[in-house]
Amino acid sequence: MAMYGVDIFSSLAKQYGPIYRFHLGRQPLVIVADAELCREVGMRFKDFPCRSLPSPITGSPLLLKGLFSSRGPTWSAMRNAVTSIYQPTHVGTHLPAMQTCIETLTHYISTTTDDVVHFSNLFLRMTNDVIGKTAFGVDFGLISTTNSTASEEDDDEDSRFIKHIRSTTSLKMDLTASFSTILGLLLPILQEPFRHLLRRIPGTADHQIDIANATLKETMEDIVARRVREVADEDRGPAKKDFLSVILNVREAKGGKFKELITDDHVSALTYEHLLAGSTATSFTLAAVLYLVAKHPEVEERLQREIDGFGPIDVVPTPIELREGFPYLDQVLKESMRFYTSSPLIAREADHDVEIAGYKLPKGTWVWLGVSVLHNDPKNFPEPHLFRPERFDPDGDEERRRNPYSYIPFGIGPRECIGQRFAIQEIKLSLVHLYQRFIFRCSPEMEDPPELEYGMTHKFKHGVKLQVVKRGVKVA
Ligand code: HEM
Repeated sequence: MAMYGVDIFSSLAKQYGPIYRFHLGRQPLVIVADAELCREVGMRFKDFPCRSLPSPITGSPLLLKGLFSSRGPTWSAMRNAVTSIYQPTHVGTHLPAMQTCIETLTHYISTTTDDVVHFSNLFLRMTNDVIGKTAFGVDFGLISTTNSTASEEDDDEDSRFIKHIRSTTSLKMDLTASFSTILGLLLPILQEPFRHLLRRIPGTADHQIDIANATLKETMEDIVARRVREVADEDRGPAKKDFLSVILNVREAKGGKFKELITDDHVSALTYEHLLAGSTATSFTLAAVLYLVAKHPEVEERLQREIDGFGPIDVVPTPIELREGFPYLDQVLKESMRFYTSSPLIAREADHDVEIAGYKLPKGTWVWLGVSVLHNDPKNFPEPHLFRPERFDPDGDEERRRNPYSYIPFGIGPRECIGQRFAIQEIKLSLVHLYQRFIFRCSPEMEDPPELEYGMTHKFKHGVKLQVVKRGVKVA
């Protein structure tokens, strides 16, 4: 797999062992590449280093990270409130909205005249639509307005929205990133003055991000304003329980204690960041599964047998059936997230002086967990370069022998992903629906293996482009 950021960490890990310390400018940084050490850091550290990533809405560090941070007075209230809406019982209530979006996507695939379907693009639209409906009560309609698989180049409102998501997640850790972002990593004090200067200079990444931010800020502000009005109206009726309502309720709760801390700008920024968190990794994972299964006929055959055995194609699985009724699909999904890990690096920051593996880390040290290094460690995943879903068979030796902390696609500890149940439900629902109706083949346009690009998360540099073959309608 071509993973340049991760390759560097893998070779550092090989050379220096499971813990490697150095300085990035004046910033102490430690890279950890061992399951037990990752568990220790993940469980003990609550903070993220977030200085270098400006929020598109406020220009300040990403707020989701900041607001959930143990240093902010709102941490427990905010994260606990948001976590409550992603519990299994509540996640199940989102299934109909997810189903509507996957049906719209299926309609598009069935009727398109294009020979090749750009699935990375389509899934990004679909996952944004799902978050819009379930977290903000808004229908972005990104899937229903898709008119071409090549729409990346279109400049309509919708694709600008999608382009923004793409450009934000492409804040690269190389020299093509916005200069002020790179500077923020090395000399945080100079970041803001430079950003102010660069955003006025056409052609710079800072300038382009600035233009896109203006449109996006407006969209997010509209969503928040509408929801604020609806939440006020709900005083007279049953309260909605979606992400935005929960945030607004925390702000209003307890005699308005949080009102000054959580400004409208903060809410808009949180809204946008939630959109990013909920859409990019999910769409990347969906595209990864389609590609990997298309490349492995024996996996495709077994998966289709399991899905066909579920029943007639017009019966939508319930949340419980999705959780318990597709054991092989579970294995395929886990192996796909190991093979193509969406977040190959998880970042933490020491909020006090700590000792890890005998090393004293001063307060403020950044600690990066090398997740992809763990996921490719032959000790826990023999022949890691092979796509082999059976390695996750709960009755298999490999699964039983494995260190449980060697596989952490959703992170670990008090800051692990809050949306993992939601994501797994959405992904499994989509895959059952798609494999009931289609098989997928790699198009000649697609490189093999696909090139990965590492920004805030992994993405397929040129997208996953597949040919779609309709299956005969089966009567079970
Ligand atoms: C396959 C899909 C997904 C993957 C692989 C994924 C992965 C991750 C990872 C690795 C983290 C960082 C965890 C850590 O630092 O330990 C994270 C954080 C987060 N994820 Fe996800 N995620 C996915 C889907 C979602 C969805 C659908 C949502 C929302 C509906 C979501 C919301 C969040 C939020 C809000 C955070 C920040 C938590 C915090 O700062 O405390 N994610 N995710």
